[in-house]
Amino acid sequence: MTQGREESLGKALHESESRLNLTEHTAGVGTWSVNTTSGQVQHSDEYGSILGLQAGESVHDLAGMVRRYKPELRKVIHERLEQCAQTGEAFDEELQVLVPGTGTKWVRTVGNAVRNGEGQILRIQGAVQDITVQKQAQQETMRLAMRLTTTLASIKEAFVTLDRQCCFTYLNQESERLLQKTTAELLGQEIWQDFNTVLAQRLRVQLGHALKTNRQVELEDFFPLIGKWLEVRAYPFTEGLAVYFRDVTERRRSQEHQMLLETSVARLNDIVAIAEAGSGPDDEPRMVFVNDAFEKKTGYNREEVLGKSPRMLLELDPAKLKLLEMAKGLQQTRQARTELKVFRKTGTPFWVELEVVSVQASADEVTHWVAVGRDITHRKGAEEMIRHLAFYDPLTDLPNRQLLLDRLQKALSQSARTGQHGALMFIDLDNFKILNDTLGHHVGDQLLQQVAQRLKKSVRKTDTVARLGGDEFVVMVDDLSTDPDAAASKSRALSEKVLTMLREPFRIAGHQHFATPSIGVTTFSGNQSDVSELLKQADLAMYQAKALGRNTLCYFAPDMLATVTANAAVGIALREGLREKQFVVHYQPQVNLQGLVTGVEALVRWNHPEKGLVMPAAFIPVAEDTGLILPLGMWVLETACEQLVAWADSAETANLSIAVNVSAYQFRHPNFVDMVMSAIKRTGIRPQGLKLELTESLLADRMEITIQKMGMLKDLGVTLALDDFGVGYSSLSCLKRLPLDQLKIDKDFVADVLTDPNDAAISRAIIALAQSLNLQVVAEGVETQEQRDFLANQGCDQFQGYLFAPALPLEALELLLRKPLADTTVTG
Ligand SMILES: Nc1nc2c(ncn2[C@@H]2O[C@H](COP(=O)(O)O[C@H]3[C@@H](O)[C@H](n4cnc5c(=O)[nH]c(N)nc54)O[C@@H]3COP(=O)(O)O)[C@@H](O)[C@H]2O)c(=O)[nH]1
Repeated sequence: MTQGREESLGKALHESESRLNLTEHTAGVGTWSVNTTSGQVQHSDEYGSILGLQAGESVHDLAGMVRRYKPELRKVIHERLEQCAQTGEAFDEELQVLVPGTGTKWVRTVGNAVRNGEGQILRIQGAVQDITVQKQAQQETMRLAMRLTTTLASIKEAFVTLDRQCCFTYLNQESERLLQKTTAELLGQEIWQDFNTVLAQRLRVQLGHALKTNRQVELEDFFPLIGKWLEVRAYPFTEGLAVYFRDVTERRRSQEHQMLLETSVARLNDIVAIAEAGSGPDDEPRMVFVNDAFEKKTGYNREEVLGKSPRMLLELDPAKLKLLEMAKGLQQTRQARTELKVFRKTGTPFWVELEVVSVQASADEVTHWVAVGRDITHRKGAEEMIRHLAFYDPLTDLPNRQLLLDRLQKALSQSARTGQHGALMFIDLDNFKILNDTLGHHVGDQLLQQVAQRLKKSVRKTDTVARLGGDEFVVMVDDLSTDPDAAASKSRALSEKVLTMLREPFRIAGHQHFATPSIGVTTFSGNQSDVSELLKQADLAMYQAKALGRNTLCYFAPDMLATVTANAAVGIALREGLREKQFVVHYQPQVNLQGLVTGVEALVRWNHPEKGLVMPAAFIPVAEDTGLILPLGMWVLETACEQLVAWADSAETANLSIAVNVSAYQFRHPNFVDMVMSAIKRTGIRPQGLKLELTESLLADRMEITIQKMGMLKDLGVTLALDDFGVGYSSLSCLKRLPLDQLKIDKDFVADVLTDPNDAAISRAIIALAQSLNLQVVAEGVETQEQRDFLANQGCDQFQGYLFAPALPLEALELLLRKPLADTTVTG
């Protein structure tokens, strides 16, 4: 070979080596070879560079080559090199080498054998490649993968990944459990594959939307296949979606349950309020829930009460006590019930029956109070009304007998302590029965109400005015004085005030009414008498006032009992007397100026089986009080009519009249006119022969009705006389409006007509009045000739009295009628 050729070959080789070095450097791959015979190693520059050899340094033998690897890996590389050198087995290992100054490097070491034509191994050769960067990346990937795997495994929630077609690409264990399928079964399947059309469509739309907009979506739905409510949250990423599933079945159920409960509670008519225990200011409970009924009944809306103490609805002190009682009950039983007055927003109260249950976190920690209240205002009202009815008179709203006795008992006990005297007034209205029966109960009721008002006005607020029933009232006054005389004079003054006040006319339905009272008074101090005894005393005194002519007051005296007991006995005996027909009529003649008998007055007597003949004064008041005057009066009227019939056949008696007394009670009876008419019709008498003597007290009130009724009687043809004229209420002006025929001068005037100038003047005036009104005048109680003459001189034309004859039994009268009377004509 020429020098030139040699130089040229050397240059070419150098260039070829340079290119190889450049290629190796660019590829990051260094090459090596080991002569299997000599064990000598040759390597490229890049090999040295990869292994961190210093400039000019190189690896010479296999051992030197092996030493470059980390000590724990040297055995591996040595075996691989040996194996390759002996058997020609190629190798490819990724191992770490030690690099001076920089630590370690990952290198991939590959090697294979180079054989000659006979197949003998001449050398082994290979390459190293610096894979530190890839290895680090691979390790980082591995680390991340490991971390991801651990994270996913530790996620309690079900987690899956989906590709962009929404097919499963990953499922964690929890998702396998939740979806009840294995990863193998689901991988590559569309997520909605197993779900029904509606749910599948919903998922398709929602997940598609997430992928399209690259925004997360959340939905909650029922997955029928697994029978659960799942919350689905899908987060888009490049390859698809990361999807979390959460089983919310329990939450949904409790929500539904709660919703059901809330709806039911809200629709309850009962008030429901829940308060958090001790969470408000001052450790007070704080309302955290109220239902619709609460809002409706209290007038507060939720915003106004939530967070506030339930105390805002309660009245202060009494409710506080009740709540304390409840709290005590709650401590023992966890449940308590009470009745409370609750206040609406408007301030008006209503009653609730409240049941409170405590909710406890532990044995001694109450967290909430649940209160259910039922509106019992109606019930309470009814109870109150019943209580009121039990103690108050419904017509006048005054305390009734029971409450009076109760208060009287207290007054007696108090009087025993304080030494103060008190008084009890028993008030009965005179002739109330008549007014009630004749004018109707509505008028009677109004009168009683007005009487109640007047009585209340006449005493202090602390005194008691009670109504015992009917027309009976009781006034109880206490604390009059500790001195008995002063107390007696105060009670008298008060009783007289009441008497005067009740005597004033009452105005009812545009008419004036008189309702005079009879008042019985008794005084008390300490516990000397019991309550019913005191009431009896006042009652007896009242009866005595009635017996004294009514319209007066009377103080209790121990001997009264006998009188009243006697009256009660009279009432019973009267009834029996009527049944047994024990009554008779006596007739007292009435004579004219000529001394001729023109008529008689029928006067009833009681032919008592034991007492003999009893005079009317002893039983007529009792008959009026008991209403027995009606049958008795009718019997007298019918007897008189029958007598007129009997006399009608005889010329001596045919023109006689019979005067019958009509008490106010009888006259005011609604059927009185009918009763008179039927008596006339039944007996067929000449009506003019029947003279009805009406009492002046009839003119005290309801004049119009009285006049109308008298007109009806006049229309029947009967004669009307006004009895006892001058003692009562007649106003002279109204007299001319009455359809009267006769006036009777009361015997009290006649008795003193000669001795008392007043009585004489009154008698004269009555006679003059009668003449001016064209009425006849009858003077009753004429006992002496002088009286008769005086009266005759004044113009009186009829007389009645002992001077002529007393009231006589029929037989005696008829005897008298047959012989001429003594000369009674006026003399001189
Ligand atoms: N509603 C009814 N009342 C009746 C009836 N019968 C009687 N009475 C009422 O009883 C009153 C008393 O009656 P009586 O005891 O019979 O007394 C009468 C005469 O006896 C008495 N009288 C007659 N003359 C004299 C006399 O000269 N002096 C004197 N002191 N008394 C005399 O007067 C009574 C008659 O009075 P009057 O009725 O006012 O005319 C009696 O007043 C009736 O109110 C009855 O059936 N129904």
